[in-house]
Amino acid sequence: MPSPRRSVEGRPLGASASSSSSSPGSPAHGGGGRFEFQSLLSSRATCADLTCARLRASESPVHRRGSFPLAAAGPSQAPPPPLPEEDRMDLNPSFLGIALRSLLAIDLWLSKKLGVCAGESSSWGSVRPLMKLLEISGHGIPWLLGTLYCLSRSDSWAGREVLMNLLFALLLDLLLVALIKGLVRRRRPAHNQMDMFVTLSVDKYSFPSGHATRAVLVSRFILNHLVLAIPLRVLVVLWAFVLGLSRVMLGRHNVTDVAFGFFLGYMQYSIVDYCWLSPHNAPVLFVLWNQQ
Ligand SMILES: CC(C)=CCC/C(C)=C/CC/C(C)=C/COP(=O)(O)O
Repeated sequence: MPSPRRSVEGRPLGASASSSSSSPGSPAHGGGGRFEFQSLLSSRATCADLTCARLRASESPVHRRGSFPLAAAGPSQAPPPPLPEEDRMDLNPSFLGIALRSLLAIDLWLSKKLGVCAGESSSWGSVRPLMKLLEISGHGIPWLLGTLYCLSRSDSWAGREVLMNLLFALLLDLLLVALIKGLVRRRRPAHNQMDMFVTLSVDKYSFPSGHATRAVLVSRFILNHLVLAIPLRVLVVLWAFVLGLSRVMLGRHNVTDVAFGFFLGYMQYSIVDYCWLSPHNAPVLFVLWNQQ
C-alpha cells in the first residue's frame, strides 16, 4: 500500500515503478515514472490543487483510489505534463534564502519599533518637528541651491574646483538613488506619513534612503576638502548618523534602507574622488563657468 506521507514530504520521485508500493497504476503515480504530487506542490497551485494535496496526505489509499480515476486508470494513460521549474515549491530553501528572509523580518520589526516619531501621537511624537528640521538639512534642494550659490560667489580657482565637484557629487547621488529606487520599488513603511518637503516621483519608494546617501557623501566630502577643527569634524559625522537614524524614527524608512544608503553614499564619494574634475581633465566646464 502506498504511504500517504510520501506525497507530503516530497520523497524521491524516482521510486521503482515495479515496487508494489507505487506501481504506475497506483494513485500516487502519474505514470511514466513521475509522481503526481510534484505538480500539486506548485506555489501557484489553485485552491482546488491544494485541497487535493491535503486529501492525498490524509485520505486512506482506498479513498484516494476513488478520488483519482485518471491516475487509477493504469499506465496506458498519458502522464501529466511536467510543471515548469519555477512553479515547483522549493522544499529545500537555501541557507541564503532563509538568512535573507530572517534579515527582512528583523528589519521590519526593528524599523517599526524605532519609528517612534512616525506620527504626532507616537511615543516620541513631540520631537517630530525637530526630526523634520533635520530632514530638511539633508534634502537635495538646499544642498543643490547652496552649492550653486557658493559657486557663483567663489572667486578662487581652488574653491570653484571643490564646489564643481560637490555639484557633480550631488547630481550623481540623485541619479543613482532614483535609479535604484525605480529598480527595487520597495514601498515605504506602512506607518510613514507622506508629508515630505518636495519629492520626486521615485520618492514614493524607500530603498535606498536618499537622505542617508547624501549625509555620508556630503560628510566625507566636507571632511576631505575643508579644514575643520576636531569638534566640528565630530559634529559632521554625528549629523550624518543622526540624520540616518531620524529617517527610521520618522517612519520614512526601514533600517536596511538607511544602512544601504550609508554604504552607497560612501561608495559615491569614492567615485567622485576617483573622477575628480579639474581644469586639467575637464577644462570646458571651468571655462564655461568662468564666462558666466
Ligand atoms: C535637479 C533635481 C532633479 C533636483 C531635485 C531635488 C529633489 C526634489 C530631491 C528629492 C530629495 C528627497 C526628498 C529624497 C528622498 O529622501 P529619502 O531619504 O526619503 O529617500
